[in-house]
Amino acid sequence: MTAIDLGKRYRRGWALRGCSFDVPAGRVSALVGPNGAGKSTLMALATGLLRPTDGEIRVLGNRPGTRGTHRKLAFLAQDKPLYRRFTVAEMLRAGRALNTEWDHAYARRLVDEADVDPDARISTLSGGQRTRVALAVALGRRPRILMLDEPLADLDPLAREEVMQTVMSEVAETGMTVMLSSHVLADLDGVCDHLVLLANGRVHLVGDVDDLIAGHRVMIGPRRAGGHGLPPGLVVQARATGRQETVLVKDGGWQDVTGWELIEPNLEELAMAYLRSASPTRPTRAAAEVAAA
Ligand SMILES: Nc1ncnc2c1ncn2[C@@H]1O[C@H](COP(=O)(O)OP(=O)(O)OP(=O)(O)O)[C@@H](O)[C@H]1O
Repeated sequence: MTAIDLGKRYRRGWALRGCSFDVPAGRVSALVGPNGAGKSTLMALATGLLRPTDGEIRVLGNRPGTRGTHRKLAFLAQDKPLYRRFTVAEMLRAGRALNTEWDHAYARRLVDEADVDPDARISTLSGGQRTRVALAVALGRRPRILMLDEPLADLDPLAREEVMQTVMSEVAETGMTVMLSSHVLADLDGVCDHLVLLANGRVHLVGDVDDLIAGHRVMIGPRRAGGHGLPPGLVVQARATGRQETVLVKDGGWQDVTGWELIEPNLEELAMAYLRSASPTRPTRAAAEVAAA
């Protein structure tokens, strides 16, 4: 998936603007951003449900929307659209009727593994069970790209793990590309190998997680009267808690510093620092602690 200077404007203003990024084939990409950042809008553009106002997006080499959703792309929207009056078995049969390429045995196996009764009506399922059925319908198409908008939101911790295992084994088996949005950064760590971080409708960080981690360090040291002394262009975010200061540094900015402990950030720490720096006015617990000290 490639976006070039992509923008989408609604009546109230721009939801996305000047977004350029690549998600190479076979990656599991985390789409991260605060509420209203433009994640669902980006997914709707990628699936062809919306048209760009500016720039373009290409999925599997095509412009989405010119000939409907790409048949090799499956999208699981936040509201998990399913026919509420259908039973689970009827829903899977609808999947078979509506898709030229459909792996019925696989979809059925995913429903069985989720312990969902095939004779139960969709309207009677719990939110988590509905997610599992919607995922079976999405994966039954054996897509080359799977887009998941907040797929884990209504799942208990065990079900979250099971859903991610299902997705990851499909990735390992078929090389499918995945983009998934989530507000729970801890769920993405160790699962996603690529990151697209949106804030205020713009891309603030993008790339392979390993490269992003290698390009940043968390510096931890005692809070100093004169601050950390690094050029602002190298500092993503600095936070003081009590007597300690934590600074996320990029572009090798840590190389000449002394007296600081240096550690590699994980995906969650990296994303949090960029999200905080993109919303500097939003109060954080750390800021509140500093204010109270
Ligand atoms: N159909 C619409 N008409 C007008 N404005 C919209 C529409 N859909 C989204 N927006 C606006 O576009 C911006 C981005 O919304 P979007 O739903 O893409 O964000 P999001 O990152 O998915 O948010 P969340 O995490 O809360 O789901 C928001 O300011 C939102 O109010």
